[in-house]
Amino acid sequence: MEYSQTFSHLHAIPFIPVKKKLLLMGIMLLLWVYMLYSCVGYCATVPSVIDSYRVRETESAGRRTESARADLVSKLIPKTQSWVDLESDYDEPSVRTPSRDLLDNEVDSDRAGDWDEMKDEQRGPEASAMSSFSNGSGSKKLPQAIIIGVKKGGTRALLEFLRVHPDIRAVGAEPHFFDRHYDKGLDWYSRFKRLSLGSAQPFGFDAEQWSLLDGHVNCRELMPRTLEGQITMEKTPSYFVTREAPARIYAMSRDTKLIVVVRDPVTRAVSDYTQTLSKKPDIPTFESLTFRNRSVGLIDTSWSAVQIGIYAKHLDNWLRFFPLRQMLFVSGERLISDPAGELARVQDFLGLKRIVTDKHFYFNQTKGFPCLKKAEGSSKPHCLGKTKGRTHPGIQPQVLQRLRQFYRPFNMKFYQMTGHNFGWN
Ligand SMILES: Nc1ncnc2c1ncn2[C@@H]1O[C@H](COP(=O)(O)OS(=O)(=O)O)[C@@H](OP(=O)(O)O)[C@H]1O
Repeated sequence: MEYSQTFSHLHAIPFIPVKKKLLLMGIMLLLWVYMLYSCVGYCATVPSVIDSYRVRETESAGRRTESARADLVSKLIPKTQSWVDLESDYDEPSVRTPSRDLLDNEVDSDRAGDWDEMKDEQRGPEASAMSSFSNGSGSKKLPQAIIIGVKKGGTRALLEFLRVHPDIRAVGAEPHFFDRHYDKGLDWYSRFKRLSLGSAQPFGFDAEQWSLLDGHVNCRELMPRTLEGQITMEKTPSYFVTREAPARIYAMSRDTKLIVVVRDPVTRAVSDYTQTLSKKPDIPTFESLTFRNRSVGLIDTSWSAVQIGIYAKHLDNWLRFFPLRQMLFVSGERLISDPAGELARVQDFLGLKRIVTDKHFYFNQTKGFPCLKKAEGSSKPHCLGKTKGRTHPGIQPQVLQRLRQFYRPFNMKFYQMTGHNFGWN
């Protein structure tokens, strides 16, 4: 009986119709080409002993420098006005304390939204003017400039616009190195990144099979190759609110240029909430999350959507390591109303020729935002994906008004610290 079952099983194979066999072979061939393409040269996941030693040394030296500098800085920097003084109902949350998030990954930027741009990035290296350089020539460098924040400020738009510049090479995905992956070391940061394959499961794989492939197949370089004079960049908006990030970036290079896209903190909070709502429609209302005690108007500063907008407080943390001249604050509002103007400031700050100008933009009526006439590596117009520029839910005006009142002293402080009035009040 057993024998006949096995026998019939063995004989089942030759009876698969020829067409099906060819299809199967075709799929396998495609899969192999895909695996080869993804892995060639990039999947040496074990860095050399020398490399890891060097990285460990750099890190520990960095930590020594960091703590020494942090000590010195805390002695030298005059004590800033206490944050508690600014708003009586502000129960100061420690930056150490994780803020209250509605989703585990709420501090994430909009990954789904960024995916559209990341797909475009894959288009980039082959098709762009930089293509000849990315096929082996040039060298991988750690970023000299980073867009460190803020979440929902307009960071994706800025990076996409900057990537049009021939002297900028930017990684499309958010590496989250200085907040989540720091223990993997600088070598990982500069060389490797496992990209999530997303939810699509081609070739009829089920979720488990697909997740097994993830990481084995889709290794690819994180930092792009750059030529002399080109600037490597990345953006991870959560760095701005990560307590450890300034010291870590300082340890990598004290010369790193830092860019922060800021936006009216009230609109930013609503945008942040809108993003969460799109993923979890069952969350409480914005109004109920805003208050710790609504009857006395006490704002819940432990809610990350509120906390992120206290820019002056986060900036204070960065100024312990970086001088203000090394930071550029981009207005999220002006990035929409005058993208070329903001891009001019950014290019100047990065020491680049002003190549991205108003000629590169057009206002897309349907999208309601400026878009690129030609994206990097493409001749087609390009707007950001559908998760950028979402319609916000209506919020009770008195709640928005209370939030404005809450943020006012922090905004004033922020204007004073940056020497720039963003006009949010
Ligand atoms: N040109 C253009 N096109 C589309 N959207 C634009 C653009 N410029 C700025 N913005 C604003 O960017 C907001 C999203 O910010 P981020 O890219 O920083 O979000 S994220 O933190 O990476 O998820 C996004 O916020 P929402 O409008 O709330 O969706 C936009 O207002």
